[in-house]
Amino acid sequence: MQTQKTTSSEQARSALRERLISQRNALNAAQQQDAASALTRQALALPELQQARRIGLYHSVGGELNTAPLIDTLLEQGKQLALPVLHPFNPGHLLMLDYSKTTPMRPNRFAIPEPVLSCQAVVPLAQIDCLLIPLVGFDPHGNRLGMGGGFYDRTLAPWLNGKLPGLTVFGLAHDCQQVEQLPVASWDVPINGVITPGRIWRF
Ligand SMILES: Nc1nc2c(c(=O)[nH]1)N(C=O)[C@@H](CNc1ccc(C(=O)N[C@@H](CCC(=O)O)C(=O)O)cc1)CN2
Ligand SMILES: Nc1ncnc2c1ncn2[C@@H]1O[C@H](COP(=O)(O)OP(=O)(O)OP(=O)(O)O)[C@@H](O)[C@H]1O
Repeated sequence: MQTQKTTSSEQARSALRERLISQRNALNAAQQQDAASALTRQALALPELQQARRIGLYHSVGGELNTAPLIDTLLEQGKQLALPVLHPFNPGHLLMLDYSKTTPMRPNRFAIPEPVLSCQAVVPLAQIDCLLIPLVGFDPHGNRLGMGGGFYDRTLAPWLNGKLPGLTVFGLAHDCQQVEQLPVASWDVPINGVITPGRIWRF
């Protein structure tokens, strides 16, 4: 339902979100598999990822690029990984938790698998060298459109304010998720780059 506060920019963002989600949902299984292999190759060639000791990633769902092959390969390389959970006390924020092949997982309220909460497993963002985040759309200026929950925008607000100087943030996306220009909101966090199956974008 639209409220009086809904602006034309928000309407444009939600229309675009809908179109881009349908576009990636239309990819067939073979296209998805090729995309995931190509994305893994591109990501492993990224110097920021090669040099990272600890990497933040996410469990993909639906038409999102499948992150499982990349997660498996990085674990085989001995990288320390962390995955997000919906923050238990800080609504709208994400908390990063240590992840290994034996970490128990459970679906969150969006049906996205996340590590079962454990205080010892919490990894502060300041300990993450490279964070790879999901997106629904991106443009060549480094703007990102997400699922609309504002989770990454809120979680990365300290990074935007210069409080996490050691962190590099890349989005992961299908090539078809690139648009000419996204409508930008004041809280949007511009990212360092986007890795697609076809190429690496740097902004
Ligand atoms: N794989 C993955 N994990 C992620 C994200 C993501 O985009 N991808 N998120 C990125 O921030 C956060 C979750 N954000 C989300 C925001 C909105 C909806 C959503 O609206 N989903 C359903 C409605 C479900 C409901 O409201 O119960 C929908 O699409 O209609 C889902 C996830 C954290 N984890
Ligand atoms: N730093 C922030 N502080 C408070 N509210 C925020 C912040 N960032 C985003 N929001 C709120 O979150 C809502 C969703 O934002 P937006 O549409 O940009 O999400 P998104 O980037 O698509 O989603 P996500 O980051 O979860 O993938 C907005 O209505 C906005 O008011």
